[in-house]
Amino acid sequence: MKIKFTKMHGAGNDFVVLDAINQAIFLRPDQWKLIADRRFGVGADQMLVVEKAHGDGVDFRYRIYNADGGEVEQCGNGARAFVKFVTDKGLTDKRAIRVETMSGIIEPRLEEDGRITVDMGAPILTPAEVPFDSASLESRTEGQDTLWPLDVADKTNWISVVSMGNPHAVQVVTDTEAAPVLQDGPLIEHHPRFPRRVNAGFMQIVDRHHVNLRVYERGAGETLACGTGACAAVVAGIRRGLLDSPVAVQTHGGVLSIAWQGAGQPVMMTGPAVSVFEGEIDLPD
Ligand SMILES: N[C@@H](CCC[C@H](N)C(=O)O)C(=O)O
Repeated sequence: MKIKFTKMHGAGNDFVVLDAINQAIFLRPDQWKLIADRRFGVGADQMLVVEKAHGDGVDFRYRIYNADGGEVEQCGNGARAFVKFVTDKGLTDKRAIRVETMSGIIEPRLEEDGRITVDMGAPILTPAEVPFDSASLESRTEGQDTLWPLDVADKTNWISVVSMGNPHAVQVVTDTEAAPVLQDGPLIEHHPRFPRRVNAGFMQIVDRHHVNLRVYERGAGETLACGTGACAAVVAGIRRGLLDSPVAVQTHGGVLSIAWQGAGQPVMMTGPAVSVFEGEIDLPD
């Protein structure tokens, strides 16, 4: 079965993007994993599938699969790649687009300078809705935020839990380059307190408008950037009283600009999206 694709990235978080409006896309988890495989497939952190909208008042639906083959709720960098894809392919001439995702509607907008701003919606901060099992844990308050003790590798990490449609555990570290991202990341991702697993963020505060961030992503490992991770980290930093909006988030793959005006308000993310090449992959049936 041959499938046409576009290889894209957003700040180095890379994607295989598939047009499911003009070709039939019904793949099994093992086929998604093969596409994501960097040796036997194309290679990607996530696969993005562009579909016709199902509901009224929306322009498209877009689905997200992690490199491990699992479908997930949200992807910030992917949302920007999605906008560039539908624009470049002539699937829309709108600059502001309403898109259905598994976790609700997001509203990306193509800016004059080619960057894309996405209204990612309001963060979810109730532990059970993240979901995070906080039963019998003693939390600590910092600013407006609640920090939870998470025991990982014989240490207690104090984390903020935030959902941007997908779950995030954010901790503040003194130096992202020295942080145990590859050691603790998988342990946090699979920690039993997170019933749907979690994306693990490690944030260094540079000043009130700048942070460094590394994210060990659920189902993909450490990526060069994570858009929802950047949103979750800035929300946590503002709630903790450490940051003021807007915040420039320096990742290994580039800078994302995140703005948030506080409780109940949407998180706005601005950043790049790049097309790298087009191709066709022959998948085993
Ligand atoms: N890279 C993404 C997030 C992709 C999904 C994530 N790994 C999850 O499982 O929730 C982003 O830019 O937000």
